[in-house]
Amino acid sequence: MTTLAITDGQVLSPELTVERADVLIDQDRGEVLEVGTDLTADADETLDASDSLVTPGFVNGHCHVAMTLLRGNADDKPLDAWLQEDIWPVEAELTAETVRAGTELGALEMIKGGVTAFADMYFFVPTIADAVADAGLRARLGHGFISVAKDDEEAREDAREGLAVAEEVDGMGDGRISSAFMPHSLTTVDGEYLEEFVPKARDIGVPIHYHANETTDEVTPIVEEHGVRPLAYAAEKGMLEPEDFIAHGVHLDESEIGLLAEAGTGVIHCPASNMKLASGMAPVERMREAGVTVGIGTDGAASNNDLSMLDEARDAAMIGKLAADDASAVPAEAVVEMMTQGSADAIGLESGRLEEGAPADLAVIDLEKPHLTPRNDLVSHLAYAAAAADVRHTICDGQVLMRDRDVLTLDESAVRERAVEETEKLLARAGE
Ligand SMILES: CSC[C@H]1O[C@@H](n2cnc3c(O)ncnc32)[C@H](O)[C@@H]1O
Ligand SMILES: [Zn+2]
Repeated sequence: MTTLAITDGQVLSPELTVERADVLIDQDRGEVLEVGTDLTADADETLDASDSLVTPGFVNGHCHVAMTLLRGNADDKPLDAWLQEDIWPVEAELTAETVRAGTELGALEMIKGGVTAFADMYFFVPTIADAVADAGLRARLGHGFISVAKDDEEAREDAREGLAVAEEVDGMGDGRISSAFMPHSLTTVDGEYLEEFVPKARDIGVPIHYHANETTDEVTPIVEEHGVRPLAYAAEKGMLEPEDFIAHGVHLDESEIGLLAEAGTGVIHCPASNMKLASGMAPVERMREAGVTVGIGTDGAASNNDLSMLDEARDAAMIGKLAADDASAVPAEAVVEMMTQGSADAIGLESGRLEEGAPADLAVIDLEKPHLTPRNDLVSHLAYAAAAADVRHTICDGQVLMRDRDVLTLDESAVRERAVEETEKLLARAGE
């Protein structure tokens, strides 16, 4: 057994209290052995966390990681126009090389921001899985499939790819990679394909993840065509199980919040994307009051425009208060819970808690910063004041991915260079 002690930090417990402690991890098993005092004597190696806050690694519950290459390419439009006029024409020109470059760039950004796990829906998923495995992150990955604007055979082929990919990547990266079946949304995949392929996903034992109730344009057609709210429709199609999780959940009525709570289906709240695309304000306080598992995600970097979970936490608190018209809604404790345990629970990972037996997924945040001074309340600082650039070390599955801001699993300048080259090639292919 090889052990690492993260020493002298202020450690955030699952109950969101903070105490001075060391964290001893088993690097071979990727597990936390103990949180306590004076654990350095038992360790093969140490990592300094003095003047730092040691937290569970952040869990980005919904992302399209390779979209980092499209950051700043198309801004300031609502969802439908943004996808149809700008994003989808460029995505039609993606190759495995483009997606690898975008994934490495996104992985680099997430490691630098203390993210240790994420859920991702995109194309060329085996390539994403390879890149994630090499970067050392944990992820739940799936192929986003769409049936609209395709003939029946093309749609079926896309759905079959979704299933095949879910089987192929599951367990990669020494078990850090898991998968899901990912229909893009309830309006971009026709009901007949959901009816046929969701049971097949159950047969292979993977959860279902999809965009739902993101804009009113995704609600109205379902109500008009099927006479029920989108999540009642999703339940009819067998897509509201405890292991499933939806992205967004902005336009939910009370009956749908009740369905989510009853089913145990998680919701990944994406506040920055919802604000940027003017999609609306998710009822986060109401969902939490009803007992819905709520996590936080960045969505893709083209609608955010970064992959910082610390930015996202602050956004979630701010918009949560506005949505509830109540300054006490979505307090600091709630967002810290959502960006760690909430996201992990929603996407079906054991991460998100720093305690004995938990996966050794950690972020260490440097507190010696003007904007984190004085240290009145470290949970408040995490929710409202800390930034990605404050993260000192990132550890996933017991492996140190970043030490003193030096990312060890990726060559930062090479990744940035390849991202620029691949973006130029992509945009040229797309005629931009
Ligand atoms: C079919 S793979 C995933 C697909 O989703 C697109 N996408 C990015 N952001 C959003 C969003 O906020 N709502 C819906 N779809 C989104 C992405 O560009 C891919 O095409
Ligand atoms: Zn999305």
